[in-house]
Amino acid sequence: MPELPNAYKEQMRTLLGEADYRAFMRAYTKSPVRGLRTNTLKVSPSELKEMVPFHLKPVEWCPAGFYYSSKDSPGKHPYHDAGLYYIQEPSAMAVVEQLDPQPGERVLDLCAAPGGKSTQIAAKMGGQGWLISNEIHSQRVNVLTENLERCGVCNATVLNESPQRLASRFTAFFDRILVDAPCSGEGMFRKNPDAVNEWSPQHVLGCTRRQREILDAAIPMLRPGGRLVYSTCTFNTRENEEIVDYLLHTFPDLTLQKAQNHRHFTPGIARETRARTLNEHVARLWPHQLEGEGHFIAVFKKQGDADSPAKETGYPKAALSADLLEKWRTFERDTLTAPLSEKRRIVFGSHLYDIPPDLPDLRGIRVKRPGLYLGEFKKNRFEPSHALAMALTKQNARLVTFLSSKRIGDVAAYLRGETVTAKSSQKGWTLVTVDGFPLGWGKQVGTVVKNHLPKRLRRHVDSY
Ligand SMILES: C[S@@+](CC[C@H](N)C(=O)[O-])C[C@H]1O[C@@H](n2cnc3c(N)ncnc32)[C@H](O)[C@@H]1O
Repeated sequence: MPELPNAYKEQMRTLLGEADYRAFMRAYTKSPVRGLRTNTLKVSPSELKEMVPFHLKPVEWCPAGFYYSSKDSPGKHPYHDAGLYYIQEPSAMAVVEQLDPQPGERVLDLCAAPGGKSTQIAAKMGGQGWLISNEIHSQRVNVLTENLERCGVCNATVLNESPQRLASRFTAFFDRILVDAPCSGEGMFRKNPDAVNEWSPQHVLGCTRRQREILDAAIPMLRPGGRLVYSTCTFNTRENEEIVDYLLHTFPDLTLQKAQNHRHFTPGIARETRARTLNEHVARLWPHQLEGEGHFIAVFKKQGDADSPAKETGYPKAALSADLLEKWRTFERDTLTAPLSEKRRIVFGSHLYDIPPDLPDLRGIRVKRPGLYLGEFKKNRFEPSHALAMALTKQNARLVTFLSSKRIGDVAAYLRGETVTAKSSQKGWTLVTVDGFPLGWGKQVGTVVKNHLPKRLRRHVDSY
């Protein structure tokens, strides 16, 4: 790790006091802990624990979370390609537990890439309701999309917008909003040493300005009675307690809620005496006090109680021509055991999507995915997407190619993009699975399964 800046060390010494500061600095001599979170859209935590060859230990504040050992390589295992878990820093898992999203709600994740928290929100929503995952950076939004698709999320819209433009479209619209803000990253120095080089007092000030701008846009999008969680991965009081204070003064209809399960965490450290309640309500996660990196979480409720606004129907209803509908139906009949549940199916160019029933008009907004990407119409046929494969289960497909994680050769061949061999002779799209969990599509002729794993996802596997 690079040398910590003196100004940073001084700041931490003042903040913590001498004894605590020494314990805090000792944490930098230890390796960061590692975590993965079960994707409960696909498997339960106890099932996952039985299945994987890793050394797992539960994360106290997240029922789906586990620590794994430095000897394990979960990123290399095909269960990662199959979206059975998301590799996530254990402290970061606490944030969505506080947001507590429910099936059927409208949830906005405003700063979402690479998708750790969005995939956690989606798992808690269980495919019901509507998640908007937004990421302002055009490169990072691609990683976000890939992660949502790998995890089989079927009820998310992915946007690539500024918070301000979203605010101009969605007023008092969301039941829950997460602002996992860009920050100075002090809490991640141990895990992400690059953040050390970026750090300076000026950078911290720049972050606070941006955090206020993001929150100014976020609050009007929350419905009365709705919940907003603000989180950072920094220790800096300017980006944490002072931002909470700013919000409470600027938006009188916001009240601060006590973080749930507070016993696992530590209170805030604002200095003013009037900040006592604030300190008792927010949660700090310190690397010298728990097994995880640094985080800060504040939970707000907007006063009042109103349902989110009536459903809008921004998109035209009959968006599929008879010809395209027939191609889709043919695919569905030939490939799936039963038609997919009737959502709203719309076409953008030659691409077919399932969109939430109340998706408002998003014209003028940069949309990366309006909903679940089903696939593309080609000349005389419909070609299913990887996202669709990942959102299905083995029960949904007429043809399934079963690969076993115990036979690394077969799985490695599929992940490298090679053909694999099926047990019996068939013809058509086949869902290629590892231990019954989808990895992607194959197209079978006889016993030969041609590989349809997208090129960008192909990789070499020598061990796991
Ligand atoms: C802490 S990261 C989010 C991590 C993510 N929630 C997760 O769990 O994987 C903050 C994100 O905010 C984005 N961001 C940067 N500037 C922003 C702005 N002005 N408005 C909204 N988001 C911004 C960054 O690109 C970054 O992806």
